[in-house]
Amino acid sequence: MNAPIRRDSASNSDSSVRLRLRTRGWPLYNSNGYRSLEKGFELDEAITFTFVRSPLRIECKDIVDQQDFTRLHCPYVQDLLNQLENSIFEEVHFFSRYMEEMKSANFFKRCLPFSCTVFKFTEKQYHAFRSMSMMVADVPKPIPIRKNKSKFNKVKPIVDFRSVKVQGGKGGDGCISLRRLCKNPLGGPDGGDGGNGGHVTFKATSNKTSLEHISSVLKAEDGEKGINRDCHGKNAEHLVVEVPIGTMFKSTVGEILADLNEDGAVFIAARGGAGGKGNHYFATDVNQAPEIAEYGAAGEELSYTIEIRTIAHVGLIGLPNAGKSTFLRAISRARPKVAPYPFTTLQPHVGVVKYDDLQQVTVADIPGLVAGAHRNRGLGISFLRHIERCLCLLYVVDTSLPEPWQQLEVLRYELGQYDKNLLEKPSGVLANKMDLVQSKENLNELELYVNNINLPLFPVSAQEGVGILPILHYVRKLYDVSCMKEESDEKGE
Ligand SMILES: Nc1nc2c(ncn2[C@@H]2O[C@H](COP(=O)(O)OP(=O)(O)OP(=O)(O)O)[C@@H](O)[C@H]2O)c(=O)[nH]1
Ligand SMILES: [Mg+2]
Repeated sequence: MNAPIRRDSASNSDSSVRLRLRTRGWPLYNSNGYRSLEKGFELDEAITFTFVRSPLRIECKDIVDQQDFTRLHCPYVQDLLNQLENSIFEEVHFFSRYMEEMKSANFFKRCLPFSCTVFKFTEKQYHAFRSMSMMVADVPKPIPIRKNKSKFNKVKPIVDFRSVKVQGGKGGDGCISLRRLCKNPLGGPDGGDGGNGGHVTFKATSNKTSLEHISSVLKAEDGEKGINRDCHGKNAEHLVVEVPIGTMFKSTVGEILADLNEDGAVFIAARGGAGGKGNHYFATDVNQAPEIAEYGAAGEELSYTIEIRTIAHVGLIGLPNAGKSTFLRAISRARPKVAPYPFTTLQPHVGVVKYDDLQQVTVADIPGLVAGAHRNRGLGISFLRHIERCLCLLYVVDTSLPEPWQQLEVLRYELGQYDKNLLEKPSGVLANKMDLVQSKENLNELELYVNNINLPLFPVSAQEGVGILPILHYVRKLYDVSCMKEESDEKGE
């Protein structure tokens, strides 16, 4: 038997994991080492292999017969996560000869935000594992935020709803003019036509993300008047207002009139009036010098409500004070206000999480909901409307409060009462404030409830920035799933 890998006297820290990671091309996680993972777990020759697995699954039974293993399901190990900071994974497999001791050391009670399978293996199998390495697929990793947050005092919430009045430009008036030249005193009518008024148009563009730049009254320019010598007035330029892709225009009665769902799509919201004809237009055989001309027509005047269909890919929902804003600050450069009183956030804030495949996922901090929100308690309806416009949802629960599952129950009840489809959106649960002592006691009962409703649970401390990486990985998964769903919906149409 080969000598087991021994603890390095220099690296006697509890959380040491030897992990060789080849980053170019397909990363190869070849981790063979040992570690003592929890204080008190100090066994000689303790050999623990840690295999990190990314979404491309390679069944372990390909390597060693699975029947030989003892399987345990444990929810969380924070220490390991800290060590593997820059890796993204779905499952961690621990291979140890000393499973019983690890169990008794309470090691598996530590939180891991993904399912974790533990295998016990024999002395003989140990050799097979020693030389084993696992091929895993490259998964997009979130790029850590390096740039400091802006020092600019004003924090901008996202504006996703606007009521606007739009008015097309008035057409220019036609001109009444009779040509009089010294050698031709009855030169006939030469009044030019007025120019057309401009339209008010909205154009979808990827450069915009909110409606904050849209004022409540939008008026296009008027056409110029016609003048003598048959000079026509100039047509006014159209007013083009850029809006984010996915902007919907509704009439005052709530009917959807337009949905700009692709880059460059245009909606003419109010047409400009046509220019009036000058008097030359009215000359006839019997009336060679008409002294009449047209006024320019007035432009259309209409009112719309404008809404963004999707304000963010992921929405953070929770009761007031659950820590939604703190979490958004932890994962992005957004700076929503954080304070220990309810309803600190009254308008949604959006942060951007960037991944190393250049994909950006937006996360919205939605104002807190309270029981009765679907009956507009605590401005609930307007907050629920924001939730409608997120592709997937993350429920944020304050785990330090007694019976934290009740928070989840209230949130899901309110969502269901407002719109049943909201409950169908891909979701996850964040058990926040895990740094507090009470939270550790409450986590188990929350976990039971969350398992019953088939949602993944992520223990996290938004304030300390612990447990963030697995959530960002999950957020990316939710994003990919919802994009695929959208694509298939479009094809179905
Ligand atoms: N100990 C601890 N405190 C936290 C954590 N996350 C948030 N808090 C605190 O909880 C309080 C509320 O946090 P916010 O982020 O403002 O909560 P919110 O959900 O945005 O609240 P509203 O905007 O009012 O809906 C603040 O005092 C935070 O410091 C955490 O992980 N641990
Ligand atoms: Mg807030």
